Amino acid sequence: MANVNPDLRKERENGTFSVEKLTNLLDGGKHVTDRRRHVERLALNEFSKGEDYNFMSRKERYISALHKTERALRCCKEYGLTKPDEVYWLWQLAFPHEASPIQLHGDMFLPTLTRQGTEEQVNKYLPLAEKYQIIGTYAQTEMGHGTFIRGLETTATYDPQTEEFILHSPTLTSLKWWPGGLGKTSNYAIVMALLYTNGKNYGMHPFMVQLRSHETHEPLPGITIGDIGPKFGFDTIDNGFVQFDHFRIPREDMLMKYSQVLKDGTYVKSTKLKKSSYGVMVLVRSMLIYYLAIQGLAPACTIAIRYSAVRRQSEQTKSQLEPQILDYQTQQYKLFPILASAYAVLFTGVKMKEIYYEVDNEIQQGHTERLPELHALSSGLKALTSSMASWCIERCRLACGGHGYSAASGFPKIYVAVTAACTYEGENTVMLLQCARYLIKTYQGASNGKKLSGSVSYLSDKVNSRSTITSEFSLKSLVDAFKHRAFRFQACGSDPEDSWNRNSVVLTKAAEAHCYYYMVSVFESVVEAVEDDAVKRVVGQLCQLFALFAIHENAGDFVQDGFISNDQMELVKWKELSLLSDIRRNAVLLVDAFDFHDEFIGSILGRFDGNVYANLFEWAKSSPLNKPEVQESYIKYLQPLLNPNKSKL
Ligand SMILES: CCCCCCC/C=C/C(=O)SCCNC(=O)CCNC(=O)[C@H](O)C(C)(C)COP(=O)(O)OP(=O)(O)OC[C@H]1O[C@@H](n2cnc3c(N)ncnc32)[C@H](O)[C@@H]1OP(=O)(O)O
Ligand SMILES: Cc1cc2nc3c(=O)[nH]c(=O)nc-3n(C[C@H](O)[C@H](O)[C@H](O)COP(=O)(O)OP(=O)(O)OC[C@H]3O[C@@H](n4cnc5c(N)ncnc54)[C@H](O)[C@@H]3O)c2cc1C
Repeated sequence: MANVNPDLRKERENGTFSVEKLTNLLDGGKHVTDRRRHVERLALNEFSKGEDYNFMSRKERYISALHKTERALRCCKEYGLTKPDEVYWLWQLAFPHEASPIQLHGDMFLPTLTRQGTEEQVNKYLPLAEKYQIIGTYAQTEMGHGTFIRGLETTATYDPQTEEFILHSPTLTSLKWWPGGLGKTSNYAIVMALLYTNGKNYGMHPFMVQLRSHETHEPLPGITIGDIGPKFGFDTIDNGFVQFDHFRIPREDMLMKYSQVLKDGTYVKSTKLKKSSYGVMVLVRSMLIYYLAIQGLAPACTIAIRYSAVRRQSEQTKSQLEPQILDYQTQQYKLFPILASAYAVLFTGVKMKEIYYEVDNEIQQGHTERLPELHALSSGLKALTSSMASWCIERCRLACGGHGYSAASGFPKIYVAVTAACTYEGENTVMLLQCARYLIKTYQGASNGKKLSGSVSYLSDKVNSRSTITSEFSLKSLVDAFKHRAFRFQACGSDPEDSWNRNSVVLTKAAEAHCYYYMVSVFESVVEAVEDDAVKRVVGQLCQLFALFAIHENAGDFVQDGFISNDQMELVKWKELSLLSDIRRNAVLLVDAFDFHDEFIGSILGRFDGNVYANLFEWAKSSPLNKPEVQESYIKYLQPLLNPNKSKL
């Protein structure tokens, strides 16, 4: 590429491995890379130009997102993009770190319809939804409850006289509040409501509800609906509220795959699938982990590492050129563990998607044995990786000094999009406790001799009492360290019934320890499977750094019972720092391997060509506040103070 910043060019000439081979590994094969690049070229033709998001109002961002939605849907149709990955590649360039107003339609509305609806209901609604004649959202959370699903208040009371359900919001706190796209965009919603029939409450069930007229898009009578107002981020999507006032829907619109209400009001439960109505949340949590890597950790460290290669600051040696800030050990300590985390979360996200589809397939065949483990693992990993991503993005911003605080850095947009994942789809603390609940029960089973499999098999294994870590720092010895820590935490767990709350801080750490062990195990297995020696070596270094950074940051967990000795901990600290200089040579190439387009990253600091300053100046000059040269408001409000005799405009 012509006109690349010389420092960045030198970085790219000095690497030790093939970036293309690593990109192929991250994609899952060369054929995938080729296909992704093809789809991205199509997307860039359509979406690379347009008004700068940073200079738009919230309302302009929403309107622009509606327009982009229509164009993205048309592109997918025009180019025959139907596979989920291909649609995702186009949409992430159409909506870089933005949610489309119809995000929930694909992410939750359709999956709930297809997994909770009967064949008849799917046949009725799916064709309309696939043609976007129905645009739906998933309305579960209320103003008063989001976490505690059994505390939700919206009611659906069956009327056998008319064979209808009466949807009602009995209190202010029962208003559905937060669902994405509910405010202005969706004309349908799957509403989670308490089912009452024959005077009995059967708990939370899903209902297909039309909200707005097909002809006018006006709310239907009995429905008060709107946008909940500006948020921390998510400007492009109208998270909304809806209030039902004795709103009637046909009996047939209760999604009845797993339970039914007959015409006479008899309730029938036709499945042993526990929490069947909670299923779509497991799906989104499982998909989120990969999203957090690709939309959060990876772009953030790409920005910070590329910028750190072109930013020269201060003086290391008298009368020498100011050094690249990437040469400071402190800068490497800030950024390289984050780079390692980006790879760790990406590999874990790929694995989590695989496991989800395996278990989902089994459930469709009626085998639900693995659902509790999937629920626990997806809950714990969603919590750990979304917290990790939030922390890492902020650390990347801080590593870029003043320009990191500019919207031109790209960090504000990435951060507010990603940090929401700590809350939605299950608030992180609650998700860790769900994971811990499963682990404690499983550990108790293992203690009674039950043989375990999958991600919890270690709880019935024999674990080493002393670490085998040497100066070689074999990946197996690192995995073993995290296995030991996770085991120890489960062993000190409590009986969920009588001391749950008093132990819940420890239980959240037990869940995190379990998930860390899982992530290091996945990372190690990926490294072992890499064929190219040069790629294997550099990805192996990242795996070592990911593990050693976590061991050093949580040293107490590993030395407390003598598992890692003081001498071994000194070795850990030494190796962690020496890995920083090993990785320094390849740092820029390791972020190049994510193969992001500048249009996706949306950062002047993270441009592929590294030409930051000239583009930063042009960007600043394009700010609307710089036109006209003298703002009318200045003349109106301040000039009289400075020139009392000068007449106002
Ligand atoms: C890619 C970008 C996407 C951006 C879009 C973002 C859109 C966001 C959408 C949303 O946020 S939708 C709303 C999400 N809301 C939640 O996640 C609510 C979180 N709360 C819960 O899930 C539940 O309240 C709870 C915390 C799990 C507790 O539920 P409940 O009180 O009913 O259960 P308990 O009595 O405590 O028993 C737990 C029992 O149930 C099992 N279980 C719980 N959840 C599931 C599940 N999803 N699937 C399967 N099984 C589940 C759990 O394992 C326990 O089993 P046992 O221990 O009793 O055997
Ligand atoms: C950007 C965004 C998009 C969203 N989209 C949707 C959507 O499309 N559809 C939808 O239905 N919902 C949506 N939500 C709502 C989201 O699912 C809820 O906000 C989330 O489940 C958290 O519930 P809450 O708000 O009630 O938080 P709370 O549970 O009130 O959390 C507040 C605090 O209480 C603590 N707490 C709560 N329960 C416990 C417990 N048992 N033990 C220990 N601590 C506890 C939490 O840890 C937290 O610190 C969205 C939210 C956001 C931010």
